[in-house]
This record gives sequence, structure tokens and C-alpha cells, in this order.
Amino acid sequence: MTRLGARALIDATVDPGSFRSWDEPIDRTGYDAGYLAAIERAETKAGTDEAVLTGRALIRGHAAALVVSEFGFLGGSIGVATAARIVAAVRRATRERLPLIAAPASGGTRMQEGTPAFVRMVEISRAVVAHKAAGLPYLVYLRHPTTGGVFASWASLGHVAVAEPGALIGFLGPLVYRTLRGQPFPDGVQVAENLVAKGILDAVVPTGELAEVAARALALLSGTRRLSGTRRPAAGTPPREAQFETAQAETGQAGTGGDAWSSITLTRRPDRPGVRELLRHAADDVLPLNGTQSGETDDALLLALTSFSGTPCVLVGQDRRTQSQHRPLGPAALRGARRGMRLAQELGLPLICVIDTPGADLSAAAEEGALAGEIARCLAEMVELTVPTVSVLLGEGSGGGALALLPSRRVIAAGNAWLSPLPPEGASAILHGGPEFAAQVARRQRVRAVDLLADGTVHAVVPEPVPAHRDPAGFARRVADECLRQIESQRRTPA
Ligand SMILES: CC(C)(COP(=O)(O)OP(=O)(O)OC[C@H]1O[C@@H](n2cnc3c(N)ncnc32)[C@H](O)[C@@H]1OP(=O)(O)O)[C@@H](O)C(=O)NCCC(=O)NCCSC(=O)CC(=O)O
Repeated sequence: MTRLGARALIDATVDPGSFRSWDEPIDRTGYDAGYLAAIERAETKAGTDEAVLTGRALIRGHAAALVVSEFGFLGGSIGVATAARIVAAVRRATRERLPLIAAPASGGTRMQEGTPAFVRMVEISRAVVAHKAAGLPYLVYLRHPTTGGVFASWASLGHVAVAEPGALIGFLGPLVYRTLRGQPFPDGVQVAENLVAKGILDAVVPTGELAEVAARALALLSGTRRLSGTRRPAAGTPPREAQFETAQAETGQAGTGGDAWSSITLTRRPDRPGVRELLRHAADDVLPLNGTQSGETDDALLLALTSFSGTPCVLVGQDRRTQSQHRPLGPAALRGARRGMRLAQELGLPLICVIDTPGADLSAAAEEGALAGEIARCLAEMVELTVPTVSVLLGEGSGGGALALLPSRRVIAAGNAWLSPLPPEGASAILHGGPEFAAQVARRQRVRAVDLLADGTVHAVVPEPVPAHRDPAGFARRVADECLRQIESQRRTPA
């Protein structure tokens, strides 16, 4: 692999001439002669005075603090002074309220220094945690190679974490593994692409695309509202309260759902727009995130940083295109949703939860993966969020998998959306021993959007003047506009 040094990466990523170093000269008092000689050789080889460079810069006009490893300096390893430089930069970023971008590449703790250096990983983590606790973004770009205590601390704490294609990323270096275990580490495991596949990292990003991705993430994570080109709710759209009344007035008429069974049938059509169409037609930008960061991923759930009409938010959405009887929504999807909830809360961004599921996974694997517990934990975490939250019943809303994303401060429903404790066929089985009475049971269970509105479960219904599949773009924009209204009204009256 070609390795871009710290300076080359900075030059390739930041706006020309914008980098300002924060680095102080290193005090090497007390180093022994052998270590000093190694440092001198490293300085000559790498052209840097330590294994990290720090400073501030602009990336496509967005100010950010940078911590960038130099692998050519003793393998990017972390000594006591290296750690002190990182901690100082992170703290300064926090003080100056700058988003932080780290680009590690490291063999981990510096072996020449041993344990005094090893324990500094705690201090670096403490500084990063404090930075995040201040509501500031932390992005990580893991480069080749990132290993050991670096991967096990500041490289793994990003709100968003992407990696260089083909980068070796692992806890134990292959050299050490082979020495300790007498055999090579299995191929294809400690590589960026595999970690993305396993839901540990968000994406692989070539170095040449880092500036673009970082700038988009900074715009979304910093809550930057676009000043121009902002689309507001369409002129003539009634205010939310008026829509509330309209929906009530039209109960049972076209636009707010008719018969329960006809709504259920409509939402089960393969061409019913889902969360992907919502984003395609109504979002300004979408930065998809991947997995739980803990080794699980489930594409039944779409997690993204996005923005509607210049309002950035975290979106957690059940994806109707990827759920099937063979691949239903499982516990990992709900753990991914909880990552989204934490992200929104930490960054002070609104959270939009899109509910659209024929039901969660009913398999042995889901039971053993703590599906019920994950539903409970979603409920528990959502009710504690203090950022604006909006749940959107977009189509099917079946069972606990749907309920898990319901407890927002405001809940809206599409005209034909529905929410029921079980798939109607399952409810019929409980009451009548078989699925034949699904339609009658659904009618009795008050599952329709208008019933949910009348019963106080939802706060507004977004009418479908024609069923959503006949006007996906208009449908998406109306849903997004209602989400924006609900976010704005919460901003006016905080939790
Ligand atoms: C990172 C690597 C995969 C890179 O392999 P490469 O073949 O590309 O490069 P390399 O091995 O020749 O390393 C390049 C130069 O960096 C030096 N180097 C690498 N890692 C170092 C470290 N941790 N401390 C001091 N120097 C280090 C090498 O000695 C070499 O020096 P020269 O050029 O002079 O020959 C490998 O170096 C490696 O496996 N390192 C150990 C990774 C690891 O297990 N770290 C855990 C450390 S304990 C820790 O971090 C705490 C924890 O685990 O919790």
C-alpha cells in the first residue's frame, strides 16, 4: 500500500494555505541515548518532529481541528509526548468549539516507552469523550495501518468512522500475532472493507474523496443551516394545527385513509414509497452510516445524517425494500437505531424515526439476539431524548418492531399508514384460530392513521390526496414538510 504521510494527507484534504499548526516543540529531557538516536532517525525519515501533527484548517470552507498520524515516525506509535500533543489539540478544539477530525495510522503504543505511554490512551480517550460531551463532532479517518491501543481508543470513538481502502486495521498487529501464536493471522479479517461489512466502520473512502466526505459530514454534523436554496413548506400549506383539524374533518375520506383493510393493502404494495423515496425526493443531502459500530449490521434499518430544507438531522428508518420474510428486521437493526438516537442526542440534532415494517424477526436467532430487550431499550432511550424527535408512520406499522421507534415527542402518520400490535393475520389467529378474519380484526383494532389521531397516538396526519405510490415525490415532500413543522414547533417549546 502506498502511504500518504501526515503532511501529504493534510495538503490533499484541506483548503490550500489554510492549515495552522498547533504543535509545540517536544521536550525530550530524560530520553536515553539509544531512544534519542531512534528519534533523530525518525525525524530524518519522516520529516516531522513526532508521530502526529495537529492544527486547524478549513475543509471546503468548514473550520476543523486536525490530529493526523505520521506512520514514518516510529510507526506512528504513541509515546508520552505524542499523547500529550493529541490531548492538547483535542482540548483546544473543544475550547474553540471546533469539530475534530482524526486520521490515525499507527502501530499503537510506542514500544521504546512501554507502560507509561500505554496508559496515556486513557487520557486521549478522556479528552475525546469531553469533546463529544460538549456536543462537538468527532470524525475519524482510519488509515493504513491502524492497530493496537490507537484502534482501541481514539480511532474507535468517532461519531462517524471511515477508512482508507485496503487499510490494515486490527487490534493486534499481524507481526505480533504470528510471533505469539506461531501462525499467521487469518487473511481478509483486519482489512477496512471487512470491518465495513461487519458494521464496525461506516464506509471506505479513498484519500482523494476525503475532503468531499468530510465537508458534507461537517455541514450536517455541525447543524449548519444553508442560507440559500432552502425549501420551505409549500406556500398555501395550512399550518400544523389546521392540518390536524383537516385530517379530523376528513376522517374516512380519501386522503386520510378509508377502510383499514384497503389502507393495509395499499401499504403492502411493492411500489409504495418508503424511506429511500423520502430521502430521494425530499432530502438535500444524505450521508449513510453503517451498522452499530460494535460488529453488527442489518440493512433493514437505514441510518443516515441528512438534511431537509437546510435542517440537518439524524434519520433512522425501517427500509421496506430490504425487509422480507427471509430477512426481517432483527435486533441488530434496533441496535443500529439506538446508535442513531445517541448520535442525535450527542450532537444536538433532531431525530427522525421512520416506521415502516411488516414485523420484526421472529426467529431463534432474533430471540437469542435480544430482540425484545432491544425494543425495550429503544423505548427507554427514546423517551429520554431531549433533542427534537419526530416519528413518522410511513406505511406498515406492525408489532414491537414498529413500536420501538414510536416514542418521539411528536408522531405523524401518512394517510394510509397504520399501527397494530401484530400483523392483522396474527391478530386474527389469536382471536379466531386462523388468518381469515384479518380484515375484520384490523377494522376493530383502530389501526388507521385517523384512528391513531383520534386516540392521541399521533399528532398529525399527512394526507394522501392520491395513494402515495401514484405521487411518490409529492408524498415525500409533504411528509418532510410535516417533519420540519414538528421540529420547528419543538424548538419553540423545548422539552
Ligand atoms: C503496524 C504494523 C502492522 C505495520 O507493519 P509494516 O510491515 O507496514 O511496518 P513495520 O512493522 O516495518 O513498522 C514500521 C516501523 O515502525 C515501527 N513500529 C511499528 N509499531 C511500533 C510500535 N508500536 N512502537 C514502536 N515502533 C513501532 C517498526 O519497528 C518499524 O521501525 P523501523 O522502520 O525502524 O524498522 C506492524 O508494525 C505491527 O504489527 N506493529 C505492532 C502492532 C501492534 O500489535 N501494536 C500493539 C502495541 S501495544 C498497544 O498498542 C496497546 C494495546 O494493544 O492495547
